[in-house]
Amino acid sequence: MLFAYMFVDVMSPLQSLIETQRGWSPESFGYYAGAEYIFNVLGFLILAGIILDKMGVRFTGTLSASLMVGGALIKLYAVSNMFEGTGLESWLDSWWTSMPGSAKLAAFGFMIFGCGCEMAGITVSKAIAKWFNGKEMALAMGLEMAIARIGVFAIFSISPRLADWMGTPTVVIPIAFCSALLCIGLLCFIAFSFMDRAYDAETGTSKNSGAETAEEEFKVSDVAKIFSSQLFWIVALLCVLYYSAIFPFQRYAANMLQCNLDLDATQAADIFRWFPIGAAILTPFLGYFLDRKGKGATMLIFGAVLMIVCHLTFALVLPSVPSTAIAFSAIVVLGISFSLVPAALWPSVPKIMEARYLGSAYSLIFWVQNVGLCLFPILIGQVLQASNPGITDPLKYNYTVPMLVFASLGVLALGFGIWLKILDARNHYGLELPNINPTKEEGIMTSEGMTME
Ligand SMILES: NCCCC[C@H](NC(=O)[C@@H](N)CCCCN)C(=O)O
Repeated sequence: MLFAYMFVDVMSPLQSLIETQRGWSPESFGYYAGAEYIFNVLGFLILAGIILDKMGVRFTGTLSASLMVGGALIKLYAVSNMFEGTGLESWLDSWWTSMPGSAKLAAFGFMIFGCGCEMAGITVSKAIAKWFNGKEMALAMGLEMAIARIGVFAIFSISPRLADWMGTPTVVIPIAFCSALLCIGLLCFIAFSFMDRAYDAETGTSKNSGAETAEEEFKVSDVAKIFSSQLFWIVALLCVLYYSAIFPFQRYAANMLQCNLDLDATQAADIFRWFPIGAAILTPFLGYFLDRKGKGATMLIFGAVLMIVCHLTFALVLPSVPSTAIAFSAIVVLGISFSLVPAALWPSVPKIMEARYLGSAYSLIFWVQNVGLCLFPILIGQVLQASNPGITDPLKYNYTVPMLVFASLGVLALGFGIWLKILDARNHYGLELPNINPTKEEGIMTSEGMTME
């Protein structure tokens, strides 16, 4: 996942370079960036969950890592000199002419990569739930997310340097570097598959269930069962609302800080980088806390409240009091929020969904989330434009209305968090309980016997 998250953002700091080198307009870059989610939103993620529950983590993990490598290689070819002057380029250039052929092919590669990346995300979650059932599951998930966040932080520093490495700046080297890392990731997953096989032999785990105790095998009709679950929709809507106010915000955050504080791009990035790093540092500790003390639903509520406070600060306080200290504090608090919610959300899913369809449950939550991640950057772009009529200088935007939209997403997420906590208190799903039972050697919180609403 480290290498996957690095690949996702390898082009983010190179937008101006690809524009000058390959003639991509900002609009083409936007289409390319959104392509990651297209196949997933069109239904691939639903299929991915079924494959995961039917075929198990070893097959699905290897398939997802291979898809990432395949997609990365297509993108590498698209931006390389080898693609220039080919018949494929001429054909791709001949339609939708505002989007260069290289951008179209790179976007296609990114779509394939995106399928692999999200499929890997659900596979890793199911594998962790299987390996750490009743043990330090939230800590393990927290560490996995922390490593991924460090990858995002690292690639923002590495990518521009790799691009300049050979003297003449080029996007090919950073993408080739990350593609090589993805090949190493594939090898790591193949190595994990052998370990997982040995683990199954040791524990007698069925390959598809992912849990020693699951008696029934996954059926495709389970997907309908998940969709008809009230609990699933509460979690999925909380997830899409929360993450839509985080990842799309990430795209605009540096510009928002620049506009409010009159900073250059580096100064704005220097403030913003504490967001992923803060989350990377805190998430494992909160996972550790969740394993031992519980309070998952409370953490979700608290995380949403912090996010609302931060976005309201960016919307209403920063424009009238343009203080770096306020901006920095809000970014740090948002980092705390981005630790609380992911640390509590993902380890809570195995508590409310049965192990045999856990892969599908994760994939359907990701699917709903991907719809939001695909649409909200576009919506925020439109809101920004509509609320700044006549503004042509990109450093003079007023971000109050877009930030209020993000804050309202937080309010809705908070509502779902409170609803989840009420249902948990009523129906005893165990969301507030620790994963590890201190009175037993093995933990108590398994998904066996958990019923859905
Ligand atoms: N084992 C993975 C847990 C989910 C982590 C979560 N990631 C997502 O929700 C992805 N579906 C979306 C990532 C989008 C990045 N471009 C996270 O908190 O990162």
